[in-house]
Amino acid sequence: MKAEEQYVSNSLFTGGFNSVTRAHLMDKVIDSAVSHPQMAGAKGSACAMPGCDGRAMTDERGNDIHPCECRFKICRDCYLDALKDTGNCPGCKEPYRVAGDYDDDGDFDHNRWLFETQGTYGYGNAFWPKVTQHDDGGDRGMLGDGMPETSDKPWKPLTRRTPLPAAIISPYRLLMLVRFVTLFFFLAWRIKHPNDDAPWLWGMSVVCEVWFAFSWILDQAPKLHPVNRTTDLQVLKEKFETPAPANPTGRSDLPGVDFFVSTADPEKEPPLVTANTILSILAVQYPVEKVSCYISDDGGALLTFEAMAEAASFANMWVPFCRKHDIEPRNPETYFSLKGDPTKNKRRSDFVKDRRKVKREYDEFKVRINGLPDSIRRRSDAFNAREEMKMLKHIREKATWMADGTHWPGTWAVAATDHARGDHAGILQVMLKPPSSEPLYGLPEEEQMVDFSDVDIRLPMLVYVSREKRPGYDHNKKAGAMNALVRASAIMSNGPFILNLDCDHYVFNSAAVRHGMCFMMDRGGEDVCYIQFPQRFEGIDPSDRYANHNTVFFDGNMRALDGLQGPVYVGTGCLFRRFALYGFDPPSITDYLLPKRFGNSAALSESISIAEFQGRPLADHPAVKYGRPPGALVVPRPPLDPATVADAVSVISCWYEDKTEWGDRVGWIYGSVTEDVVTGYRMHNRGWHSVYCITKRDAFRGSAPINLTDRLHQVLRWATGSVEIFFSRNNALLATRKLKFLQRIAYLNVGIYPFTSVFLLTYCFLPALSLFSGQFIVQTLDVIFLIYLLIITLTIIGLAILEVRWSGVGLEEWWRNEQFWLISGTSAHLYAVVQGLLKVMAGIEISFTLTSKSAGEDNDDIFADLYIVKWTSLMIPPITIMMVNLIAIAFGFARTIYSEVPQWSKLMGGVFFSFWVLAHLYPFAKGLMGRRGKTPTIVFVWSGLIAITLSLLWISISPPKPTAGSVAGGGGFQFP
Ligand SMILES: O=c1ccn([C@@H]2O[C@H](COP(=O)(O)OP(=O)(O)O[C@H]3O[C@H](CO)[C@@H](O)[C@H](O)[C@H]3O)[C@@H](O)[C@H]2O)c(=O)[nH]1
Ligand SMILES: [Mn+2]
Repeated sequence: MKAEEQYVSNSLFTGGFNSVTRAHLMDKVIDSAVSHPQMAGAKGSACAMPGCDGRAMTDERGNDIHPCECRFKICRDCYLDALKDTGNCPGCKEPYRVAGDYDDDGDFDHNRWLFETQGTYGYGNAFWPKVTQHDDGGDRGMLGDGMPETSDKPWKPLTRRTPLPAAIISPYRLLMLVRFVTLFFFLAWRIKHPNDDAPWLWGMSVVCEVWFAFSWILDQAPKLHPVNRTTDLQVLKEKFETPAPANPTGRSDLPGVDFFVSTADPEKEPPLVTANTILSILAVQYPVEKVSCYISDDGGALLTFEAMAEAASFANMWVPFCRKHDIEPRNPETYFSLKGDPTKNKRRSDFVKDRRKVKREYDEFKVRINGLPDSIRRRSDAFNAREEMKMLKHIREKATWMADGTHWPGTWAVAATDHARGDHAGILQVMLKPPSSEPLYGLPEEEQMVDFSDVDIRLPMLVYVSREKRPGYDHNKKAGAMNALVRASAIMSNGPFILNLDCDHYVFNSAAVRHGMCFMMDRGGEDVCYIQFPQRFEGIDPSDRYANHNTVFFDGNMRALDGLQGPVYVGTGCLFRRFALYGFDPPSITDYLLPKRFGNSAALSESISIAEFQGRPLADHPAVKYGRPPGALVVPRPPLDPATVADAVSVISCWYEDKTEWGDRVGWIYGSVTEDVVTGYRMHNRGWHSVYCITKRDAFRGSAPINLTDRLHQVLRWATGSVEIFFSRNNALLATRKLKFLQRIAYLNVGIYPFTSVFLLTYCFLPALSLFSGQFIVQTLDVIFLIYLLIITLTIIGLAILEVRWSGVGLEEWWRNEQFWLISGTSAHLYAVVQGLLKVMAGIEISFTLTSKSAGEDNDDIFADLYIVKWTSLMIPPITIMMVNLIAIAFGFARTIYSEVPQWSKLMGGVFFSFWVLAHLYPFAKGLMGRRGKTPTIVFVWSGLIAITLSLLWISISPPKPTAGSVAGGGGFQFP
């Protein structure tokens, strides 16, 4: 078994559509030397073959592995040669037992392997307690026999849910009601009082106002029940990691967690960023043997592959260092660039020394990562030249070569058939093999750079996955990538929980998963499909010009949804219950193992019930209907064998999903570029609940686009995704009865909000149209109208202030959000509606424009990106709005000055209205001006001030003349 495990971690597995599953044994993965016993290519003790100076294969403690029963020490190369030559062990000359089955170049008979190894797919045993009928006749579900009596100690909850103080929530609800009623009367008044002089203006405005009122209700209604939640990590420890009768050793009884990271393009998503994310995951505070990390590379890039291997190698030092000194955050890039005193709260005397060494190693690691593109290029050029020489002819295909001198099975720098972005085999490499179940301590300082003699140096399993891609197949973007990982991980580690992160979102709070697990393992946890953590961002300019922080959404809307059926899934920083991802309903005795179509992998099907069982909360309270007994998850996992890995390769092939329900009912849902919202929606629609988990220290942090162009494209993608959802069967109007009413409204709002852009654009042109025509949206001023306006304004202010109280979002952030809403609402959202309509009516597909991630280089000016202006047609509508309104103001002035009867009230109204629009577009204008944009900024501000001053001057020097005949309706005071 040891030799097999070694074989697994030293092999690159490939396979797919028109290629058989192969295991390619690699003697080295990257050029730099690696030493961690869990890592591929790590150094062991000397090979016993005469004339060989290689290192024998070793296990995680550095002990020799003997592939033959005669215990002959042999290195990988000689072993491989022996297999190829005779198949006999060079020591005893007897045939190797298992050897021939995973011959390097032969076809891999994984079906036979699957048949022979009765895999258990995950930790612990699938122990199914009997259903017990209780005296009261009531069905207490899966509560097994032999449950420890807990009556001696009071039962402690893992989480608490606290409603908001009545002093805040009651007036908040009251104001909602007041505004709702007022809006109703206001609109009634508007409809009953048309402007007969300009019915077109009046009509346009009333239609827009009706829509705005409607969209306000959709946005406001789900905010009736916001809640707060807290977790208790101490209780989690007590329940799962403390010796007890059911768990005498006190070994962790927590369920396994599989981390998924997605990356798609090493150009736009710097490998250093991704590597840092991986490092932050490998160092999480969770039982090492229960954590597995999968990286999905949709680019199929050798660069990403090698960067990940480098990260695995550096983890060797980084992870034990984090454990030894309680480092936070466990993303080295962020950690080493933290301002402030690093020694704060650090008590160990060797901290400063260790930190200095690790920092040095990190810098070298960075240099290696930065040098990777060059080194791959140079290596490939050299090998290609050699090949050309050998062939004595010009070879057209330029291969990209791996460190061990073989072809990279993924994308080549110069794309070729079978080696292009959308055309390559599935690739899977176990970069760090599964750790041993017992702690493994490091070496003292004399033998290792840093003293880790009292630190557990084990690392979680790390797997690189690049799913197969072929022309003619729809790969379904990120959702497709995630589903490939769901299947591969089901076979390899089967963590009952899955945490997914985008490559640029890293673990900021190393205890985050433990917080999430509190909800999953608590009473009621069996109905929870996922725990969403808020998205928090770094590297955003202090004024957050383009509302990247999105706090109104993350601290307002999401917290409010938490009080209903749960927050929407936002694509990253989310802990899923694997069983819920499989498209099942929340557990109930009768219908949870309905046949579903998962594809033809037996290993995958078998793993499902195990994941379900292991994901259950602890049955230590009568209210836990579907629990599992304590101590069920303390059994170590079986080692990973080549058959299992080969199986995993087969489920990442591009045809695997044919005639299955993947993407339809199972896994991440296809058909929208915002796969996240639909995926969450489907679960809520089945009756699952989700939970919003805001931790005091941010759980995860990511990067957001800070230049205007990238931001607009991001918003465009989100809005397009929403329109796609609106026109699909996932429209919330078609939801099942299991979706709660207010939750349904929230989802309806998600699908509908881009349509507001049509009305918003219209409304933004109204002030200019008024100024040009001299007509207004109302005809005569009416006290009732003014009262309505006043009430609406006051309720807006009141609601805002109360919302600030319960969400913690500052008022200036509100204003920022409002501004950005006008910018995106008149550009990206509008284009999204058009794109969505084109897709529905003409079948034009929508592409996924990846957001470029900043490499976090420490430039002089960290916000340099902010000033990059790349032209995009998205900028046309807001620019037009600005120009037209500015011109209209000037036009209005001229008109007023030269008219016989100056209508200053109309002018003032028009100017006021225009400035309301322009103030919202101000950050946009600033963004367009770039770094040296001070002058236009000043022009913008001053032209506004001058316009106001002039109009005030005009008013003071020319009092209104009698307007006999000039005012329609006779004598009424004109109000714009
Ligand atoms: O074909 C693809 C396209 C994208 N991705 C990954 O998807 C993630 C999100 O892409 P990004 O360009 O960063 O999008 P954002 O707008 O920043 O992401 C938000 O919006 C997306 C939906 O549009 C969600 O998937 C994300 O989780 C959410 O953070 C990244 O890790 C990509 O590597 C893939 O794996 N394969
Ligand atoms: Mn992103």
